[in-house]
Amino acid sequence: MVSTDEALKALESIQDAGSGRSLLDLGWINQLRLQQGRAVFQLALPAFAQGQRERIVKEARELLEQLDGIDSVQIELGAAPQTQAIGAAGHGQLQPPQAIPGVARVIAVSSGKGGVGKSTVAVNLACSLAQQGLKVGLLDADIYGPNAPTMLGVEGQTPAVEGEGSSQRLTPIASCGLLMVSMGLLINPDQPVVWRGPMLNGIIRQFLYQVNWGNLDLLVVDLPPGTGDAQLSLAQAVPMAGVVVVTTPQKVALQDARRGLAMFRQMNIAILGIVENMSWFIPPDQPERRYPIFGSGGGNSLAEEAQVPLLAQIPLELPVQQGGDQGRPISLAQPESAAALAFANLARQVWQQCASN
Ligand SMILES: Nc1ncnc2c1ncn2[C@@H]1O[C@H](COP(=O)(O)OP(=O)(O)OP(=O)(O)O)[C@@H](O)[C@H]1O
Repeated sequence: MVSTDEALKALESIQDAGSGRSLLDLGWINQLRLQQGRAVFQLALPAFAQGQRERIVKEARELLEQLDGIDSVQIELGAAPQTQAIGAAGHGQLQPPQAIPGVARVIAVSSGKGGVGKSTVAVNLACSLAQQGLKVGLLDADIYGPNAPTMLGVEGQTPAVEGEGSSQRLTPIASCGLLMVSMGLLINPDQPVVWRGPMLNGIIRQFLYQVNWGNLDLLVVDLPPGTGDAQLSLAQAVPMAGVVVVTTPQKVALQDARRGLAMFRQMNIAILGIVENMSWFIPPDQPERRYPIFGSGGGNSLAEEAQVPLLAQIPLELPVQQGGDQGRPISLAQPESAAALAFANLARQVWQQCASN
């Protein structure tokens, strides 16, 4: 018959997917005891790790049931009261949107389609707002392509966790004049993308409320592309000052953007306006030339049709992409470039609208 110490040792290999640390070291597995062929322990996951519960339970069962004398495993839930309240709403029971203490306004950046430059817009918008003197946070909730850590040069950094057990809170990472938290800093990059959707729905609220954002004028949320559960979860969780919809001038992108606009309208979320990205190509050696390689006029006609402002047309410029890849957004790296000036103008309009609401 195995001893309690041996059973604990068996559980040592279960790790938090984000930090790679053992759950025993993190104090998430507690009070293991053996009772007549049954192993019982308490699993107390912090809010941001709730999405890992299923995998952890499975691993723990498999590890313990292999041991001599253990026929069954009973797992007691050690969830935080706050986590339970928030989690309950995450599973379909609506509760009224709840402001984030210290965060004055939340806006989202959304796109109907992937690859149109939504994250580039979210990151540069956030940087420009910060450059204009505002306290800004960026929540990268794009679980399918969490690019903000790369774009802000903080790839590989893990947000510190403060507090114990149920009151654990993430400390956002400071970079480029703003505070940021990204799914990309917490998920295992090797994890199959199909597992991430269900994870996101359960934890988006925790990302909003269980991060030490401090006092922010504005929290910018980079949503996953499309019209899925993430948008719904966010809209139901927090009162939103509005959403910026990013598109390219291409017909296919515009069609998807139209669907996104309709969804936000249905959810009664204010549409701050449309950003047309990659409006024209500016060759590096001919900064005065404009080549509308994805067509032209699309953003404008969509804005007219939806009766919302066309907030910006961002040129396709090599330095935008280079800034993203090198962790120094163009708004900071080349503030006088055409794209950076367009982002700065976008930031002014967004703030004007938010501040007047
Ligand atoms: N205006 C631009 N000029 C040059 N490159 C750009 C521009 N906008 C975006 N890019 C580049 O296009 C690529 C896709 O951009 P980004 O990751 O922002 O798109 P996305 O819509 O967030 O994609 P996904 O939703 O799939 O994550 C990146 O390499 C980015 O650097």
